[in-house]
Amino acid sequence: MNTAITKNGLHAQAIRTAFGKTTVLHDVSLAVAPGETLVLFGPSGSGKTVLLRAIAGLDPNATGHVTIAGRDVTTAGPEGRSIGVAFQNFALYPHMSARENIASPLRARKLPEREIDEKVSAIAKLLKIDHVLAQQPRALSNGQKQRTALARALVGSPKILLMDDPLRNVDAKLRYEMRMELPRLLRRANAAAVYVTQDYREAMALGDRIAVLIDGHIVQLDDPERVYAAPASVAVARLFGDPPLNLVPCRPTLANDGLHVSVFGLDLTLSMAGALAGREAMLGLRPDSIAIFADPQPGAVAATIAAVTPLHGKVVLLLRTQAGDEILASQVGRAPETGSTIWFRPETDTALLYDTETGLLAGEARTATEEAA
Ligand SMILES: Nc1ncnc2c1ncn2[C@@H]1O[C@H](COP(=O)(O)OP(=O)(O)OP(=O)(O)O)[C@@H](O)[C@H]1O
Repeated sequence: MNTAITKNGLHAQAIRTAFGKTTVLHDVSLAVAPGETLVLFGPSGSGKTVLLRAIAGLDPNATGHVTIAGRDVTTAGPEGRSIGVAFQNFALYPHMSARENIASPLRARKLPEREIDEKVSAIAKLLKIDHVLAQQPRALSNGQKQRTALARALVGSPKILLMDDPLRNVDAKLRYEMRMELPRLLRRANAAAVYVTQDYREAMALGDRIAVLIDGHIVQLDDPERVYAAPASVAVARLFGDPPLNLVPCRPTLANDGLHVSVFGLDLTLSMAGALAGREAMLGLRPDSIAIFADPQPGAVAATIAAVTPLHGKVVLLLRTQAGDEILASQVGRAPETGSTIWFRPETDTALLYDTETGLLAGEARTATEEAA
């Protein structure tokens, strides 16, 4: 265990929550260092909010241990935990002005009036809401509400910051702006931050590390690039990436030059260990590693373009082979026409291999850089 985390950060250990007979969190543990943002990523209903509530001390049902800055707060109430929280529905006090909303955690600590004023003004200026401080929440735009909620979470310089999908209810432009501004704000706050989102791009933009929560289990805990390049299971692969990873059923065989798979009528050599030889497997191919050609090429398969969708400056093509197999490919540039014939070739230098029985990642291609290292 990283000693900086144990001494100064957040340490949640074996958190378990059940509602009636249904266990929602299964002994989840995580540790976050001061100044670090851990993104908690997972599908709807996977237990993200339940975990934040347990850490915040808001859930009497939860068992396990929570340590904050070296202090065991397991039996402390929410107010005794030095935690700032911001939720997706803003949760502002409707009868108070934005200024009073932001000031509320400082008032609870009975700080002198002048200090409260100074701190509220400073954080409001930073979040560009100093001109709306006199207004009540109903007179604020969603973006201003969201900044007010963030200001309230940050104003008391909490050691721990919990943010439950705070950008879910704001428009695309503001979400984009905040995605760029938040890392600076979070670094400045120097809190151990847990940030919940269902959006993998947001997770990649904000997380120093990402914990993927599925059905109440953390199934992967890695830095963002690693989660993207090598999702730990088929379930993670399906959630992480847009368009998602292609998963092609295959049965690898081992030869002298490596592992071979036969897919789309092609014999592909994979530069990876032979753990899955002879077993049912799924070959993971990123859509951007499918090369597309307008004319027949050696080692390429003919396919019809079944559908075309523009996405983030790229075009995503759904390709269908004569045998009826489908694969997604993405490319930059002009989209070929739906119904036309093209040729595609899977590039295997970033290929992944999953065990069909367990759904777990069992092999990844050794890239040129790794081989050189
Ligand atoms: N008070 C409660 N009583 C009973 N079940 C609950 C309660 N709170 C949450 N649950 C259940 O726990 C599971 C996890 O809920 P949670 O709100 O943590 O999901 P989530 O991952 O935050 O989802 P979302 O991304 O949609 O907010 C869900 O199945 C939910 O129905």
